[in-house]
Amino acid sequence: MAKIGIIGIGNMGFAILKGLLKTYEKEDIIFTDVNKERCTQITSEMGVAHRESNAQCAGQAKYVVLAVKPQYFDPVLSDIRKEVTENHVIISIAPGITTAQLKEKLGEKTRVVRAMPNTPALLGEGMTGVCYDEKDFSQEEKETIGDIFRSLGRMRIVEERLMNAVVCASGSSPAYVYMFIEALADGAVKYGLPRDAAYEMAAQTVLGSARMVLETGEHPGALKDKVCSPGGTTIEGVSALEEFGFRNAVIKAADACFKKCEKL
Ligand SMILES: NC(=O)C1=CN([C@@H]2O[C@H](COP(=O)(O)OP(=O)(O)OC[C@H]3O[C@@H](n4cnc5c(N)ncnc54)[C@H](OP(=O)(O)O)[C@@H]3O)[C@@H](O)[C@H]2O)C=CC1
Ligand SMILES: O=C(O)[C@@H]1CCC=N1
Repeated sequence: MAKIGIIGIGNMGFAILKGLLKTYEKEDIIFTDVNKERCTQITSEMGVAHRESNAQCAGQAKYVVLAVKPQYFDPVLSDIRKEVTENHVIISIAPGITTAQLKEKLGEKTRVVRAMPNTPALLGEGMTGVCYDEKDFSQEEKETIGDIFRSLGRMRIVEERLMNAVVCASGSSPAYVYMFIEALADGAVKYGLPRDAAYEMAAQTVLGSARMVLETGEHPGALKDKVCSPGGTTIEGVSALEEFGFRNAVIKAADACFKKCEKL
């Protein structure tokens, strides 16, 4: 019996697999996917065994991560329903699908964890928001749930009502950060910097700035002020960003993302 089974080994399922391998042994993990060619390829490259069906994967692991798109949840839940026992911990990473909906489909006694990770989990640099009903789990299980998500990067327990906000903050937002890096690089390429140097400089700047926020504990506004020399270059750029509604554009992205979570 493996410890963790992953159903769906696409973008997020694969990132979780890679992240888990930073902490867990290959033998602790199994996975499955409709695409059997992909399963065989991943097994031969990573040495992690796969199973031929969703039912087998769920039947042979205690912690089962559901990593398929929300529209494929119904068939996957009916595939695994017969295998799921009261000992299982079912982990859903789908936006918008509630614990109550999952329990309704899998049986009221099913123990469910909802999580919203992000793709930097691939490097162990992910951020995951997690919610579950404390009273359903033993201390050991709560520790394992923590270990699973900390092996992907940082994790925070949140109330279920905040899970859609987590999608806005960290689940979807790597896409916006990549767009920002691309735009920063384009701006520098416009003034002659070679493309590879521009990506390196933009990406390292985002990485370093993020670490400044996390590790100094200073307010992002205070850190911004330290870059803006009076009468200098940066405040000119800040002023242009404000003119074009930069911060409001990011907040509007959260509005759109939140609205979509509610519709799923
Ligand atoms: N991508 C991200 O950044 C994040 C995604 N999520 C959530 O993770 C989940 C997966 O997303 P993502 O990895 O991007 O999606 P992908 O489409 O990349 O991966 C899903 C995988 O599941 C496979 N699949 C489809 N149907 C079944 C089935 N019935 N049984 C087994 N496997 C199946 C797909 O195969 P095929 O391609 O052939 O259909 C695919 O390989 C979604 O709920 C998403 O919202 C959460 C946080 C971040
Ligand atoms: O775009 C999506 O629906 C998924 C959920 C969070 C990130 N990707």
